[in-house]
Amino acid sequence: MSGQRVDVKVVMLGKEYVGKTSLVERYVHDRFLVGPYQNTIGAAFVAKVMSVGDRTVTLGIWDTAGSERYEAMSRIYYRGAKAAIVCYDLTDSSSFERAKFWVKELRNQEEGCQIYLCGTKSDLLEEDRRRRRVDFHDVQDYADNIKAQLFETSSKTGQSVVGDLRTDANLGTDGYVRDHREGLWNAGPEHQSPSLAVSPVSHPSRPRPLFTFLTPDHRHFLVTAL
Ligand SMILES: Nc1nc2c(ncn2[C@@H]2O[C@H](COP(=O)(O)OP(=O)(O)OP(=O)(O)O)[C@@H](O)[C@H]2O)c(=O)[nH]1
Repeated sequence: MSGQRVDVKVVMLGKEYVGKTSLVERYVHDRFLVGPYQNTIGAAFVAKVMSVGDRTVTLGIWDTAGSERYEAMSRIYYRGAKAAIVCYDLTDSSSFERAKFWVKELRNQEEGCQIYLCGTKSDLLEEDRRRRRVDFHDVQDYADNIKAQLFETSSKTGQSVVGDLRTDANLGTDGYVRDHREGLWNAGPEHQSPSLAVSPVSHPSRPRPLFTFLTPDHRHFLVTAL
């Protein structure tokens, strides 16, 4: 197994305009592009190569188009995905209904895919709380029900408010979380495949969202900015 290359496929799903592309931009380039909104056509792919212990991991992120016009196409992109980040806009209740649609799809079609729910544009709520259209507790209940983790993020500010997740994990110099605590990552039976799982989290010393990886031996959690 030593030196084996592992590929992790992650798919971004959600209604158009919820901010999937912006989230990927933030993860990959740590930037927020201003300018006129440009809808994704079909899907965009971003690959990131990184080292996890003695392995080279290629993380492939498929950023799908949210428009219902491309719905059939999006199904092609989630096939075989290890993780799906299902996004909804915190200021748009219909986008949460659409997120539920994708969750249902994934649960029916991709049982092995770990689902992450991501509420986007939290900065708009910082400006005005009344703009919230999707109740945090409702989504948390839903997330618990489907065994998904929930995040509220802003690609604009880079802030990732991650609910009850512990953000004080002890980060080793090699990037592994030594002091893993219950709640930061719950390695339940759904993670027992030899592949990696992926999750965006935040860390106090690094305000932007990070990804954590469950290593193939299930003993370490790699935290990395993509
Ligand atoms: N204020 C704010 N605006 C955001 C944020 N994320 C995205 N936006 C804006 O929301 C609009 C849509 O963002 P995109 O990232 O293109 O959305 P998308 O989900 O990829 O859209 P499709 O490609 O059509 O599926 C753009 O005008 C972004 O600038 C955020 O965190 N805060």
